[in-house]
Amino acid sequence: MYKRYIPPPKPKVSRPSDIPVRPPPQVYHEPEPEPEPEYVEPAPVPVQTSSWLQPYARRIDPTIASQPTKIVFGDDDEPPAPSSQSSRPVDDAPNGVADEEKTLKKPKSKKNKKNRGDDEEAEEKPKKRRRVAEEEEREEKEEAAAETEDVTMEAETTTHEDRNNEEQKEKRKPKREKKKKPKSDEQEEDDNAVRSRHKSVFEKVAKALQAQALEEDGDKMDVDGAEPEEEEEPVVEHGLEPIPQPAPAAFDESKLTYETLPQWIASPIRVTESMTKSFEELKIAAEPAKVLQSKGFKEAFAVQTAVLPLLLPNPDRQGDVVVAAPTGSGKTLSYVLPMIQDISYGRITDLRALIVLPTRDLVQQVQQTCDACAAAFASSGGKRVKIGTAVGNKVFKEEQSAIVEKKQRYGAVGDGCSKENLSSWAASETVNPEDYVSKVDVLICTPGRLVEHIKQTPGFTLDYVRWLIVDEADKLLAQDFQQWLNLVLETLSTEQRPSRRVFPKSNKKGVRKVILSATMTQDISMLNLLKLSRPKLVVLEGTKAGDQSLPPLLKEYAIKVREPSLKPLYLVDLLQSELLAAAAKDTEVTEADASSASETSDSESSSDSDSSSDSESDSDSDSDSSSSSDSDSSSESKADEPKPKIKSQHTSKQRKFSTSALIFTKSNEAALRLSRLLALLVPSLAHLIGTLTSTTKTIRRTRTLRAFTQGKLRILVASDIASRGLDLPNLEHVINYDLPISETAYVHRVGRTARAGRAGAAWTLLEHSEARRFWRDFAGEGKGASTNILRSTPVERVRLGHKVEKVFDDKEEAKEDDFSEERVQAYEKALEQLQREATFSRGKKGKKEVSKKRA
Ligand SMILES: Nc1ncnc2c1ncn2[C@@H]1O[C@H](COP(=O)(O)OP(=O)(O)OP(=O)(O)O)[C@@H](O)[C@H]1O
Repeated sequence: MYKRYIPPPKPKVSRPSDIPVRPPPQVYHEPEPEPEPEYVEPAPVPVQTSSWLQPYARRIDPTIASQPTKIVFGDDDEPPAPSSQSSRPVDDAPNGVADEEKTLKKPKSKKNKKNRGDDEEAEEKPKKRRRVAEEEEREEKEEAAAETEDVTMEAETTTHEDRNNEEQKEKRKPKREKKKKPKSDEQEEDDNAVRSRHKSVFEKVAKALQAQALEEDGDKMDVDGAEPEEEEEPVVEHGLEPIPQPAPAAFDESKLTYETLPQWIASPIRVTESMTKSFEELKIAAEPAKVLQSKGFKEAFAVQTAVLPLLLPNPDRQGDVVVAAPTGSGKTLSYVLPMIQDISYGRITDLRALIVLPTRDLVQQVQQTCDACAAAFASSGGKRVKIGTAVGNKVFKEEQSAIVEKKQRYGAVGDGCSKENLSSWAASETVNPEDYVSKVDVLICTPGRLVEHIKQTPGFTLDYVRWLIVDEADKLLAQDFQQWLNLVLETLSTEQRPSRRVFPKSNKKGVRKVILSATMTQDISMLNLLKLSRPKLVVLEGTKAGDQSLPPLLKEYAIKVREPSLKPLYLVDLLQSELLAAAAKDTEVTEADASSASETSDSESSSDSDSSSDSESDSDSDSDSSSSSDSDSSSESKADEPKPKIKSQHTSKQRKFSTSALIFTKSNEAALRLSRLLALLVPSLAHLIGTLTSTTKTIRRTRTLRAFTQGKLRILVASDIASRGLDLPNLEHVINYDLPISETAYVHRVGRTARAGRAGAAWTLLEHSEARRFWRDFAGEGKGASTNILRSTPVERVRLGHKVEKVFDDKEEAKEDDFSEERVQAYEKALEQLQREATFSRGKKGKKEVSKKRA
């Protein structure tokens, strides 16, 4: 234990310590036999009166003061030096006492003068007297000036001043008296008077010092000049514990507020999951609502409940709508329903709505929803809204004629009416848009194809368009195919005939824009590109701008892959695991279904009518165009290549694989290879496996998706082409065989399951090098975790064995995988087979090209 010295609190610095107190003048008394004069016990003097005051204190020491003194005026007879310290008040006096010094020194010079003799003085002329008088006057003035120097000087100062004045007077008095009369009894009386005055001065000084001592609270000075006694300081005992430190400044963890965002983003309309209403309540006519119910849309989902009132005719001033809601929450119906209702009020067919989507598959999917709604409103006496698509899976001219036709003209002369049809418009040199009519009210398209029609299709006009829907908007805005947005907005901004865009039952003029995504961008500059008018943002309750919510009933699992070279075996184990099966509905697939599905997936003819101009806009970042030819050929080869015999393990109608899974890979090639490898590794599953890549021909993709929806296929191996928007209602599992490239991609991939209020599971196979990124960026766990993904339950770690088990720590997870030697050998054989097929395919393709060139 150490005793730590803690200094006493610093005494308050008071004026008297700064401002010198004039010591009493040097007065020497005649030795007197009388009893010693009374004196007042001086009060203890504070330390701050310090060194220059000490001599003064000594002077008021009764032992000194009472000593008989003698006033001697003469050079020879020097008065006894009071002490060596007696001169210190002058020498050591702090600044500002110069005047006082003069005052103190002056008596000495006067004394010298006096030593010259009274006779000499008497002979001096009256002039000299005047000079003396003037000098005295000047001295008095100086003293007065010194007095005014500090008006705040307290009583003791005043006391000193008084005393000095008196002393000065006294000094002068005897001088004058001496001049007038010689020393006598009177002088003694005077001396007594002086003594008594001194006594009173002492008293005053003592009182002043006492007052000062009280003021300075305990600091005492010995009247003998000894060091003041220090009070014993309190000793605080400390151990070796660290000296208390000030608390560190709190780190500002407050997140950026969105004050800088526009009001419509900062204060969105919030939707809760439970916020559902019947369609009638939302002012959808009873008849179409009934039809919708019959098609499975019993009531409006939460997002529809929020969005429909904003888009249906409304007495308020209506603006554009931006929707950021999770995957599978029903965004499509939220815009299709009001749009179709609005258009069904009209009679003439004009292009009234454009729906822009990133992929062909989505175009077809949205078309189905539009058709359902169109039928519903037609049934209630409205116009049958005509739906068209433009995706590039048809020959461009065919697509043109499906969208636009030339008006029928009836000639006044001749053989009745002469009908010009669209086949002739291409030939005409000058095109008058008024000569053409739209064959569709709604065009659902990919952006690339839309641009082609705007630029190349005569009579294709956006003059009547009142609805512009941009679904999967973040993707479409990020990848501005052929500057589609600029072109479309420019074309739409033509206000030559604004009456064409009048909404029959709405107070909204111009084009209404509806922008949707599950991962809506918060990039204001992107959103500004859309030139929105009085927009409103709809988001899920509890989320804020930038959040990406997962479906509430989605469960997520992560599986560690300790041996990446055997990763396909992990996938096989997962597909055959009990947990996967348990999560699935116990559906049966008949032998007949299986064989027809097998046909669909493997032996589609290559005579699909994909045109060379098939310019699909989806540009998966993962699609590997350089390798796609290989992949394609590998895929195509399946029809021709003698297939290795797949041992069928299913002997009855019961299939082993009773669930459904969508497996995502990082590229088209990876998807094709994995699909084939799975078939080789687990021949019993081969007929249930389909493949979906951006290089797969459109018709084949459509068939594959249909087969999957019908349950004929149970496993889809896909690139990210299938990650956005695809609605596969019976999909129970999503498997990330390869880690997605971004948070957003993860949200869209896993969002293919657990849709429309159903349950679903997402599995991610994690190689060692990927684990950190996954946990940090996607799962939001561990060091530096940062994710915008909002989920209802955290991601679970699981281990693959005969059954999938939950693991709670890494040690448990690190148990050896028991891939038997036999399995590993089978896997190697499958890889060899795959290699042979790829070589064969490349050879075949090469021959084809050569024969093409020759031809
Ligand atoms: N009111 C409803 N009642 C029943 N089912 C509905 C309703 N609305 C939508 N659905 C169904 O919910 C599923 C998901 O809808 P939709 O495809 O519109 O979701 P989404 O929000 O667009 O998803 P994503 O962001 O993935 O594109 C579809 O199968 C759709 O038929």
